Amino acid sequence: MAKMAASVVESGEDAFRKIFKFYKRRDPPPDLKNVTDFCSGAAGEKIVSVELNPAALRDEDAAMVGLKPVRDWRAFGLQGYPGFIFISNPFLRGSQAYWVRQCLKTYPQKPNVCNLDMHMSPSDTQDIWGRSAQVLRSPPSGKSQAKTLLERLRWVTLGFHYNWDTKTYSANHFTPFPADLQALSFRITAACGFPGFSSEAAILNYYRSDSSLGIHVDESELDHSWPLLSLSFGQSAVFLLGGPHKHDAPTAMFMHSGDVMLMSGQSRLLYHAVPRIVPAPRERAADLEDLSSASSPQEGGVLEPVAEEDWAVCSRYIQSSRVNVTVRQVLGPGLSFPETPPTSVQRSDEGRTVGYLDESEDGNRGKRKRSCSVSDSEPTET
Ligand SMILES: O=C(O)CCC(=O)C(=O)O
Ligand SMILES: [Fe+2]
Repeated sequence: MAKMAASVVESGEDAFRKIFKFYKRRDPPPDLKNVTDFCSGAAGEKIVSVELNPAALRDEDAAMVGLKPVRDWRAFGLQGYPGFIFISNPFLRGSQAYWVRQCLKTYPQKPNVCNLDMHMSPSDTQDIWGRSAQVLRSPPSGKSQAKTLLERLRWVTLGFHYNWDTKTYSANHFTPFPADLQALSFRITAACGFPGFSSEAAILNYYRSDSSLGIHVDESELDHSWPLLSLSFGQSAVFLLGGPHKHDAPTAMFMHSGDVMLMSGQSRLLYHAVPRIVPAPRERAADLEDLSSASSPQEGGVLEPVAEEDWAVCSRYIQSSRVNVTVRQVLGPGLSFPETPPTSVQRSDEGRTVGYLDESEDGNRGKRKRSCSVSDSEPTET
């Protein structure tokens, strides 16, 4: 990677874009040997271990949201990225299923907002799960079928709903943030040294095996002193973490199911992207599928058992998909949104065609510049 980055810089090209395209390439597929794997330690020259304070989160409180005791978490940093914290799957075996079910069945429900709302009527997007479950439960017929709504889902927003066109949040587009996800986020961030985190907005990204997310920085939140929390479920991703400038060469790393990442401090405003979804390693897939070892719901806990018929749908979906949740605190103490919100612009598509990139930068030439959402594969220059 370092060698490639150096040669790119020498040739005067944009290092991040070049590496993004390298990992996004379909034919031939890229060599992944330089992708840092926190789980196995592969390509781990920059990995450093991070000590978390086990007293920051009681074991019972961790278990209530499906997390192991903090002393059992494996937390890492990366040389050159102060404030970046990676926790290799801190979830109790069997408990990711609950969060996957929430991401697929519960969070896409109204009043939350999703990409399908941009061109479908509210009555048509009212019951995404119900209208998809039957099809996804039945074995593949072999014939090509129309995609279910769940398979067409690309993003959902929670809390203060991110406006992709104006790139802002506003006071008047808010719906209550899910209490269970707030509890999970509060506890993880507290364990990482950020007590008092308030989950005010989230973006859920739904990736199919050929989806990607363009190069961007998350700066729309008004207070950047709070971390950006990222949770991943399902198939794995190659995640690129760049620098404070758009063209800085990124470090490539895998994010597997259950992995948690915090971008805080000097890493809060770094450019990043997801060029590629890759199959989950066998042991991670097994962990995710192992509903039988789900711990019984705790007294006062937020986890509920996942019904087998629900899991049949989730399991089928997640076998070829990845869901990522980023949770954000938008406002800081004493902060409020500007008096006059920017005029809202209606989205007119599913957000399929663009990344956070300028049109000249992601191979989507001829497409309008839009703010970022997950996009499905289109021919890219190699
Ligand atoms: O999918 C990911 O890992 C990254 C998501 C992300 O960067 C975002 O939603 O802003
Ligand atoms: Fe992001």
